[in-house]
Amino acid sequence: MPGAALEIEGLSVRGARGRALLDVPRFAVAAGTALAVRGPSGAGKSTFLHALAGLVPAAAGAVRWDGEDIAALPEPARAAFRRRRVGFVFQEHLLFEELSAPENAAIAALYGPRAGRDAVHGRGRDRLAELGLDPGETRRSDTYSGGERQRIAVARALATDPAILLADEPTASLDRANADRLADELVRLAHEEGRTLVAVSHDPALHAVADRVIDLADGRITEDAAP
Ligand SMILES: Nc1ncnc2c1ncn2[C@@H]1O[C@H](COP(=O)(O)OP(=O)(O)OP(=O)(O)O)[C@@H](O)[C@H]1O
Repeated sequence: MPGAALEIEGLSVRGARGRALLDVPRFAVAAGTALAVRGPSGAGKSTFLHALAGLVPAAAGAVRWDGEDIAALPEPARAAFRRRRVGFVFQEHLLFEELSAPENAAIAALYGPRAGRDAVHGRGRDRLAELGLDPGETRRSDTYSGGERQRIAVARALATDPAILLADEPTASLDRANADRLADELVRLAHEEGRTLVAVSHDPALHAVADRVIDLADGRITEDAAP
């Protein structure tokens, strides 16, 4: 199982003029959990996700993935951690529109170590097929539908075989049927493949299939429960 366990302790993230953006005294998630994060606009959901990926510096505290405190690492090491262990899915798929689906799915091969490139291409193609897309297609990604593009983005996130999947409103740009399908697929990746999923989402369909849902308000966790 590739999943990673998360443990947060005394985490504080601050913005301009020292404003508190996130304050999480203690929080833990077991490897292979599908966690949904919800809360009103400005509650700190994206900041929370970014802190989990080491994309924002912590003013204090620890963010440990399998015991490794990424908040204590210098940026190059955090970037290496992200490349090695984290897959991202965004609200807007953020594909390179002029590239084909398999090229987008394997984009990590451009940045990762040379030795792993063939594996990234192979996994990208396999994931596209698994998600119902033809891995032999050469047409531009902007010719795909919104639902298909989001599936290409999921294939891209999985091509590096990440232990951790971070998603920011992954279903928000999709119609109901595609949103339901994607929510099920993301949770399946946690349950069947053991990846740890943290999905910021206001989609009740995603909350319903997650193992756990937390509420954020003013940068703090206010509720933490099974759905
Ligand atoms: N670097 C920063 N400096 C100062 N303030 C920031 C910074 N980054 C975010 N903020 C503020 O922190 C608060 C939380 O932002 P965040 O994007 O995490 O909220 P969110 O819950 O994801 O909101 P939304 O649902 O609208 O995307 C907001 O008020 C935002 O303006």
